[in-house]
Amino acid sequence: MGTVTAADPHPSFLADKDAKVFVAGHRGLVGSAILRRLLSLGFTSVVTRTHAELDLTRQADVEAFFAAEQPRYVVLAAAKVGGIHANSTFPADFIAANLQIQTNVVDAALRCGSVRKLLFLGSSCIYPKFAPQPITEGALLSGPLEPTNEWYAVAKIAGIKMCQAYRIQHGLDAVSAMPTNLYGPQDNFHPENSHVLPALIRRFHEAKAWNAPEVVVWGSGSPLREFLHVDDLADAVIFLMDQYSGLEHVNVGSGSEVTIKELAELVKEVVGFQGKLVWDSSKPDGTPRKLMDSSKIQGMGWKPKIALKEGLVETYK
Ligand SMILES: NC(=O)C1=CN([C@@H]2O[C@H](COP(=O)(O)OP(=O)(O)OC[C@H]3O[C@@H](n4cnc5c(N)ncnc54)[C@H](OP(=O)(O)O)[C@@H]3O)[C@@H](O)[C@H]2O)C=CC1
Ligand SMILES: C[C@H]1O[C@H](OP(=O)(O)OP(=O)(O)OC[C@H]2O[C@@H](n3cnc4c(=O)[nH]c(N)nc43)[C@H](O)[C@@H]2O)[C@@H](O)[C@@H](O)C1=O
Repeated sequence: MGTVTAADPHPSFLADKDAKVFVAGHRGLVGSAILRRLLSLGFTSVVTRTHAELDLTRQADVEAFFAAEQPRYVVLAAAKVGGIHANSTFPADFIAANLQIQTNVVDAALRCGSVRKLLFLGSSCIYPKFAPQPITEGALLSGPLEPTNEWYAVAKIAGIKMCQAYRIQHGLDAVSAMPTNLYGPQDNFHPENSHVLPALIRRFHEAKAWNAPEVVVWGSGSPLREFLHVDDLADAVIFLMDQYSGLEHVNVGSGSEVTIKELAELVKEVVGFQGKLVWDSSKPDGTPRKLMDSSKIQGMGWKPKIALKEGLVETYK
């Protein structure tokens, strides 16, 4: 790590801390965690733009930005993101914005000529609804998708294929990481459009503050989900930027799963809400289970460090 040899004249990512790194989506859950990690590691030239400063769906603006900034590394953590309700309510926004953002960024990264490595972030929803568990990278495109988020999933699958195609045809070192469900600071706590964990933290917190007798939780409570703290994901992203250069995408999960009922009980305990849970069966369950097989990245030497309860307590604070 960090050495320069005749076969590979470039320093590794972690030995190149003065190089310009563009973190797209640096104010979001994932991008902010990656930014914190890069700065704590001593990276000196991290470039960021808010959505208002640079709309990544606009091709000409993205090309002009890359031509002017000439970044050496790119982490693509900007995307149109949301939970089960947002995904099923705004399918056009989810497919269009994500296809546009990733196509513009990957293509501009090639055209500007300065990019040595790019990492694209997908999601575990790329896998078939009934994929064998735990889900290996090889399960991609082996069956039908979960209908509540298929539009987003199709865009993310296209992102993986875009990175592969640009590697094969143009030699661009573009890699893809597929995280499981994430949580942590800077999450989106919108009451309807967020993911389950921030939604429940908010709902239990408000119910406690208002002395409400009950909290409504969506679906049946039986779906299983795997959660990873975003600081662990940020660690994995830096690890892959430094260590991985391959065609296939890489799963990043925690390896442990809970039912939504267990999760709701845990959030209730962490927040200190005393009332009862009521299940709203008119809301969709989504995929019944999506535990990732993360043995590929673990085999390379990365592993998660933050247990769910510990991460939840920190996030609630
Ligand atoms: N959250 C999760 O549970 C999971 C997330 N992921 C993946 O991680 C990545 C990041 O997700 P997450 O951090 O949760 O998302 P957030 O919604 O928290 O953040 C998204 C970021 O993208 C930026 N953005 C959105 N649209 C545009 C645009 N048109 N132009 C420029 N910037 C834009 C936003 O900018 P601004 O703040 O300026 O508005 C924001 O910083 C995504 O690719 C997602 O698929 C994968 C698995 C699970
Ligand atoms: C990361 C992944 O996230 C999304 O998939 P998801 O895992 O199904 O997302 P979710 O977090 O919204 O829900 C998880 C489970 O939890 C239940 N649930 C209970 N109560 C609330 C609740 O209050 N809000 C939400 N959102 N869900 C609730 C909900 O009914 C479901 O059974 C993708 O669309 C896509 O964005 C993606 O890639």
